[in-house]
Amino acid sequence: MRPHSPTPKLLVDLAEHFNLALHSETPDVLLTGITMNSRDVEQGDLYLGLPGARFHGASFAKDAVERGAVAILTDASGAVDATAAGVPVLLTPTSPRTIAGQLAAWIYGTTTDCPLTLGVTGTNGKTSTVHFLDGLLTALGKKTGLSSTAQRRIGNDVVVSSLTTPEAPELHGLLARMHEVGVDAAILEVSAHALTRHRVDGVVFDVAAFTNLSHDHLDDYADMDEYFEAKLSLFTPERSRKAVVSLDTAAGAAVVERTSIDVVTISSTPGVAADWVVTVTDEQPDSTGFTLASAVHGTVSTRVPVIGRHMAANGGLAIAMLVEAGIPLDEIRSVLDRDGSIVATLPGRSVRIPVQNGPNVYVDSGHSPDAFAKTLESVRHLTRGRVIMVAGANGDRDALKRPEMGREAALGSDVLIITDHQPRSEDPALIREAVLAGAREAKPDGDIREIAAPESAIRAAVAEATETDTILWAGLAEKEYREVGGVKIPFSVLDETRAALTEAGWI
Ligand SMILES: CC(=O)N[C@H]1[C@@H](OP(=O)(O)OP(=O)(O)OC[C@H]2O[C@@H](n3ccc(=O)[nH]c3=O)[C@H](O)[C@@H]2O)O[C@H](CO)[C@@H](O)[C@@H]1O[C@H](C)C(=O)N[C@@H](C)C(=O)N[C@H](CCC(=O)O)C(=O)O
Ligand SMILES: Nc1ncnc2c1ncn2[C@@H]1O[C@H](COP(=O)(O)OP(=O)(O)OP(=O)(O)O)[C@@H](O)[C@H]1O
Repeated sequence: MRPHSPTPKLLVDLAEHFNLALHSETPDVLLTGITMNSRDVEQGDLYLGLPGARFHGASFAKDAVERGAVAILTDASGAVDATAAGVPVLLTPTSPRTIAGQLAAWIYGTTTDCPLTLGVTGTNGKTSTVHFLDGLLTALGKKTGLSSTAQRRIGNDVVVSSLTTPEAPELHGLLARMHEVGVDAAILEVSAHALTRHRVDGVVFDVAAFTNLSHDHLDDYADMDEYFEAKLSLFTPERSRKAVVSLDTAAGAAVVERTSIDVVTISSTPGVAADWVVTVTDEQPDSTGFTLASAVHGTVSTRVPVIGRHMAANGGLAIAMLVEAGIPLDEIRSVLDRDGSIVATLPGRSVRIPVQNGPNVYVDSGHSPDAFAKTLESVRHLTRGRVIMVAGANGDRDALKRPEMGREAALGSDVLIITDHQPRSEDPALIREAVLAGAREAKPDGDIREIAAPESAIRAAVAEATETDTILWAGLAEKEYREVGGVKIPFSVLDETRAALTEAGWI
């Protein structure tokens, strides 16, 4: 997803603009694209060879040239490999990653030619909020482009995402393509990793939003303060013009205190005052009603097509962002009144599996302690009988959150089954042990079970359930595989749960 008719740029101009040393005997080389992944090179690209944890990208320079790269930019440690590739070489004294965003913006022209750009960061709620934004803008008749954990999409063109936020060259290519096809608004999910690793450099968001901050990613950040600082960097004048900040977690107030850009606040927490206030009006098994009120802009009453106060908070945030972007609330209200709800499909977020005369069944992608707590709270509000939860944790990611996930899962459910998700390179038994330890410590007398095979775990939950119970599967919800010992095993929670319900006669 990059421009089909890019305006070629002269390599010498790029070298001069960025004050880079150019080693070339053919200064009239033209650039039409940029990438830092040799596998994505297209004819006319500048290939960035940068040092990573596993490789130095310059070691793929020859491969990149064979695929069409016309110049290489690298650092001193990549110079030999880059020179050997036989095309002009640009050298930078720092890691090419730190200038990749600016280079990509210059090559693709996205500094000036860019749609309205909306960005969402926070521990949880990013994907949901960007999909709500997409639904709202589409209902308003706007053409959208989207980049989320689940997908990159321009109009009807969709590709599955690997990273939540793409690397800067890919991101600017995406924005340039959006501009080329007349997209009105680009809606981007911004991970903390993206901010730390310069992936959104060169993008200035018209409106950026902060959802919340809770325990996650402490494998990448030393502590919560460092993780917060990463998120905070979105709310600087270089990155964003305006912000909508949720006060639902304490970090929101800290963002407001520290940011120097224009900011308005939003809250869905009863008793917490804010510029925008979300109040839940009713909770149904497949939707949540809420009002969103602002002293300046007025009030709107609508629904999100999914369960929970946290999802109403995401829906309210999406509406507030659009108003702050300049779309009158009256215009938004009229499409919401027409449709009766924000119309959006959230991939793997609290997906309800329809069951006739049986338990409520949800499959949710939550994989952090707060996501567990919030989803369990909503499920509890809708359940007359027991809450039966099937949960697990992933390997090669923040190990510290596992006992906390176990704790929240145990406290919020009546029957808890701990199973395997994606152990990746880790021993799955040790992951289960950590989650179980937190669960059993929080609820020593709780009904807490360990069933390693996820296929068996979901069947045990279904066997346990009666008509008045709710089954909640948390984690992996949008995946089509589980990564075990470096191998991707086909696995779909949705399919497996439907199969278990069918076998039990519920479907
Ligand atoms: C920790 C991290 O973010 N690492 C990312 C980083 O890896 P790295 O710098 O170590 O790079 P490397 O793999 O050593 O490769 C070095 C260079 O060689 C290039 N290369 C490598 C192989 C090859 O055949 N050809 C080639 O050109 C690579 O593109 C790269 O430019 O750059 C790579 C290239 O873009 C990414 O694939 C890799 O993401 C890894 C897979 C990852 O898991 N990242 C996660 C932690 C992440 O970013 N997650 C966030 C948040 C998710 C959430 O919301 O929870 C996200 O935004 O996705
Ligand atoms: N506002 C919120 N507060 C707390 N938890 C939330 C909120 N919104 C969603 N969640 C929970 O987090 C899970 C992930 O939601 P979503 O995908 O929208 O967040 P995300 O920030 O994109 O997370 P990730 O990129 O890690 O998947 C949901 O399935 C739900 O369990």
